[in-house]
Amino acid sequence: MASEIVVLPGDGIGPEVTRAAVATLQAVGRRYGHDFRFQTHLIGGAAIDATGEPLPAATLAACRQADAILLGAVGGPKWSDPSATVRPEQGLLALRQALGLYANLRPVRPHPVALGASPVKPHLLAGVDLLVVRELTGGLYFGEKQRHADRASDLCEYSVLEIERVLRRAFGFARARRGKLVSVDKANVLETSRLWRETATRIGREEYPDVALDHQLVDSMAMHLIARPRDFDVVVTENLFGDILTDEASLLAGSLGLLPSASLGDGRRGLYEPIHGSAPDIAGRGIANPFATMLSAALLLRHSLGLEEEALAVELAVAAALDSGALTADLAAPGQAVSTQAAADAVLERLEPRCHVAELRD
Ligand SMILES: NC(=O)c1ccc[n+]([C@@H]2O[C@H](COP(=O)([O-])OP(=O)(O)OC[C@H]3O[C@@H](n4cnc5c(N)ncnc54)[C@H](O)[C@@H]3O)[C@@H](O)[C@H]2O)c1
Ligand SMILES: CC(C)[C@H](C(=O)O)[C@@H](O)C(=O)O
Ligand SMILES: [Mg+2]
Repeated sequence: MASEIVVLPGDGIGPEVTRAAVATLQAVGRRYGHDFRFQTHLIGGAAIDATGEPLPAATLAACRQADAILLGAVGGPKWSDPSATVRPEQGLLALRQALGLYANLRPVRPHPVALGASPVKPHLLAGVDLLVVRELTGGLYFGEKQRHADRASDLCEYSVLEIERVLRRAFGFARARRGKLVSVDKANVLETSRLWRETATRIGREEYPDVALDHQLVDSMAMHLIARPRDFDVVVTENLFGDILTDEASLLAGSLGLLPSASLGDGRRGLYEPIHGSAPDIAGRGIANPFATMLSAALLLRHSLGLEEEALAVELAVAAALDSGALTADLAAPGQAVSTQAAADAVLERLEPRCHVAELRD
């Protein structure tokens, strides 16, 4: 049976890295005999330019019908004027919310290349393998917003139900991994965090007594993540804290260009995107690292299509490409960098010999 995949390239480096990820899925389809069908739609700044809206109705309708969605990135200086009433990022937030994608998985498993590229000391990085589960459809991002001439506010609100469902996902992953969960909050200050902590404690005690649960305040967590990253297995936290901690965690991997994500709800349909943004500073130059998006395609194969062997094949091919020294400018030594296309080709060749991005374009 065919799998319908909606592709949302978006803005900045989005189209460059998405092209590599689509090529990855096409190579997997050919190697393993799967019928993957792709439909490309507008989102973000590109959608605002074309239709006036960051998430056109046609895009949302296509996403609702799809088995999975692959996204590049949205946003950029062109649409970032503080007085703008419509923003590219609203399209992404609306999509996550409309599809009920409340659990955002952000795995961090540094490849040996990180030992050279990361500012973190190599002996701290060996054996790091953590999964951040970020709540994605609540908190400050989605609370009521008010703007007056001399003040502004964003409401941070969480219901017990919203906390419970993402915590159950995180506990489930912890149980299947090394049995350790750290719940990150700011319970010394925020009421939402006190509710979060109480709920985590109750669910842990009643439903997951076999998982070792710890609580950590977000400010000290920002330090522990870098100082002792090996100690963490699964980390669960609210929307904004998860956003910030995972960009920080990219330092463990050596580059923001290496971290993928999967956004999941209760069904199988998911949204897959790198954790990085549209990188306006390097967009259009063919130098972006495509691996975070190619690894997001691996998560798509695993979580939405149930193709574990194929997902692993992509992950191994990316690791082998890194081993071979196919490093873009964010990872390479000066003068040694390869282009986005060459890095992507180094993966594709390992998935399907003699296969290149340029050949897969159509
Ligand atoms: N999911 C998304 O669509 C998403 C995520 C984050 C930021 N954004 C948007 O992106 C725009 C730019 O944001 P920003 O500059 O703060 O963050 P960013 O993630 O776009 O870039 C931060 C830094 O990392 C580098 N970088 C990012 N991805 C890279 C890659 N694949 N290869 C090599 N280098 C890479 C960039 O060049 C830049 O120096 C903003 O409009 C923001 O809202 C979108
Ligand atoms: C673009 C922005 C809305 C988004 C977020 O904050 O969720 C991004 O930073 C991310 O990490 O996916
Ligand atoms: Mg972010």
